[in-house]
Amino acid sequence: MWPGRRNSTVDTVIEAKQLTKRYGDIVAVNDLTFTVRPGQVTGFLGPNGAGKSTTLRMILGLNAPTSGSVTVDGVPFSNRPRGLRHVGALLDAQDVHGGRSAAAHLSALARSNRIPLSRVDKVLHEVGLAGAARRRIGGFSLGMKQRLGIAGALLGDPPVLLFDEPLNGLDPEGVLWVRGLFRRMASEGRTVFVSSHMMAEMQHTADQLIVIGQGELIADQSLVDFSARSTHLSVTVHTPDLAALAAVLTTEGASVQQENDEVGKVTGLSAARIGELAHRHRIVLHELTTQTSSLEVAFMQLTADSAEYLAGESR
Ligand SMILES: Nc1ncnc2c1ncn2[C@@H]1O[C@H](COP(=O)(O)OP(=O)(O)OP(=O)(O)O)[C@@H](O)[C@H]1O
Repeated sequence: MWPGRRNSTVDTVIEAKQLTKRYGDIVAVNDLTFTVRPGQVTGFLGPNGAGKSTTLRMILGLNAPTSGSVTVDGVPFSNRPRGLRHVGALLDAQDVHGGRSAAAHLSALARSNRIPLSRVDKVLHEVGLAGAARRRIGGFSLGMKQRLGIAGALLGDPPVLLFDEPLNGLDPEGVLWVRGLFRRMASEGRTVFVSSHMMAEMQHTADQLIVIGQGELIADQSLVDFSARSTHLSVTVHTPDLAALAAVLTTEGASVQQENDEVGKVTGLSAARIGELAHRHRIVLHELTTQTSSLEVAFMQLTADSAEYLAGESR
């Protein structure tokens, strides 16, 4: 393995502390404090204009913070010579020289970062572009450019990987491939940080979520905990004696919405508690199912107040 990085016992974390970026009157990122850890895929989620790209650019030292700081492994990234060995990033797949071939583009990156040229063929193969290595990038589809951008991020075999909306333009097979790649990179102990404005994309990709809205932190928790935060938790009950069960549950503080003669939707009590109460009152249950609203709904609820551009509004 080159360059033997995984022998290191140091955890490579990204650490933002009170990170703030203003553009004149616009506060793009406001007092963000978070840590991105190795060994898992961390989703960076927020509606359009939330400040994700600005944050990623500050991690990479491409934009200077107005105040606060962000470090990779304790050091501001701009202080690192030959940066691609430390952090691989895909910010904008379209931002490449169309006149070059894929191999020439990656070779130039390798030379400027003192990465062995043997890595070029390896990463082209890894992203499925070995057959297109000598073709001009100008003729590539968006999906192929995304793959090339990912190849560039992997080139230095870095412990930290950053991706800004990497699933854009990929077909379903490409999306599955990228998810598998992220999982593998995380399981090798790398720090994988992936931005998206779509919860549905992160639902099958991320272990941990950092959610922002209007530049501010809204949530920093595991995907499982984030989904449990959904306010729309309810329990469906199916019983031949719905009236009796509803009376018992209402006394305990729940509300029961009747769906038909035998089925009701209960909010305010857990399935376990409903089961205990039914047992105690000798009420037969045919079904007891916890319903969680989708993560997409949880995300929309949490970010509703902070969405800068709502559907139907023009930017
Ligand atoms: N160079 C700039 N000059 C002025 N304003 C900027 C600049 N870059 C970003 N902004 C503003 O900062 C805010 C955050 O933008 P940013 O691109 O970081 O959000 P984002 O979450 O990546 O959005 P998207 O999902 O649409 O890419 C927006 O209001 C944007 O208009």
